[in-house]
Amino acid sequence: MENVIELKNVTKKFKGFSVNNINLQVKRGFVTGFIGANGAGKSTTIKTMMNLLKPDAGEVKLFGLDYKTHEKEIKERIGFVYDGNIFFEGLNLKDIKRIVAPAYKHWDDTLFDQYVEQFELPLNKAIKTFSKGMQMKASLAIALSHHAELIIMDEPTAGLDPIFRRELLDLLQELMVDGNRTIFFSTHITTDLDRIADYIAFIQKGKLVFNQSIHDVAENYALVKGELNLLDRDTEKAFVHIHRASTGFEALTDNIKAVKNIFGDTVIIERASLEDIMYYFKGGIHHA
Ligand SMILES: Nc1ncnc2c1ncn2[C@@H]1O[C@H](COP(=O)(O)OP(=O)(O)OP(=O)(O)O)[C@@H](O)[C@H]1O
Repeated sequence: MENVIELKNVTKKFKGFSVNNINLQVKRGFVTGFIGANGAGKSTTIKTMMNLLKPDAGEVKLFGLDYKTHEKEIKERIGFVYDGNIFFEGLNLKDIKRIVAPAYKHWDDTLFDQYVEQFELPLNKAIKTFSKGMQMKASLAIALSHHAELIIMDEPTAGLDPIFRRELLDLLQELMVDGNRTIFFSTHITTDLDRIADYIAFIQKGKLVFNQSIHDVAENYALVKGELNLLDRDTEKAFVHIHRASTGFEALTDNIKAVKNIFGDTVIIERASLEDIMYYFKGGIHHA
């Protein structure tokens, strides 16, 4: 399977924070959701994918190509959407189209007009008068209008009302039908991912915790509930992190088989949501 995005040992250091040794492969034809707490390094990682930040170490390849030699070709094949206005604020969408369209070989005016209408965007109003959601829609309309093979989005659903969010997810699903397109996007709204993601990449404190199919995540992680007296130094090893309360414990495991072997039916095992997984990992990794 071809990797559309490939990060190899990518490191980017800021004062007080670094994205560390990221190895991430994104396969063609799938939707990958990129999750992680505030400040985990999602935007930083995405910026290295877009060549907006140069890594201090490691290698970034898009479509198997290097930015050093193929920047224009790579950018041509990507639709990039992010939170924040990339366009000169005084311009309206008509002006922006005039500027942006010639930069793309596969720019499609009809498609652009169609999205502008679908997203109910005014063509003649300055972008600075747009609401946050409208700016996101404008950014999306442009990103989708040049037949990009890869769509990279940094929190595209942030600032969108629930109805448009749903419509956007439907639209993204439609875009995936041809099987050749790839979507990689970060989000805090993990329930969006249940609807459309095939893979989940999870970053914490600048380190990639996993990049797994949503099916594997469900198979590998579970919430376990039981009485406190079941816990000891050995049995605790089956868990990523444990929360104790006077009424019992609740813990996340990444080894369901071990939990079944150790505890049998003395514990309750439940499906862990992505939120559960993020929450427990934040508590620190118990058996690391
Ligand atoms: N240009 C920069 N200079 C210094 N520090 C930076 C710079 N860009 C990002 N950081 C720091 O890197 C850390 C990670 O930021 P990043 O925006 O990648 O996180 P994120 O996962 O996208 O967070 P959020 O979900 O809040 O958007 C933060 O602590 C941030 O302050």
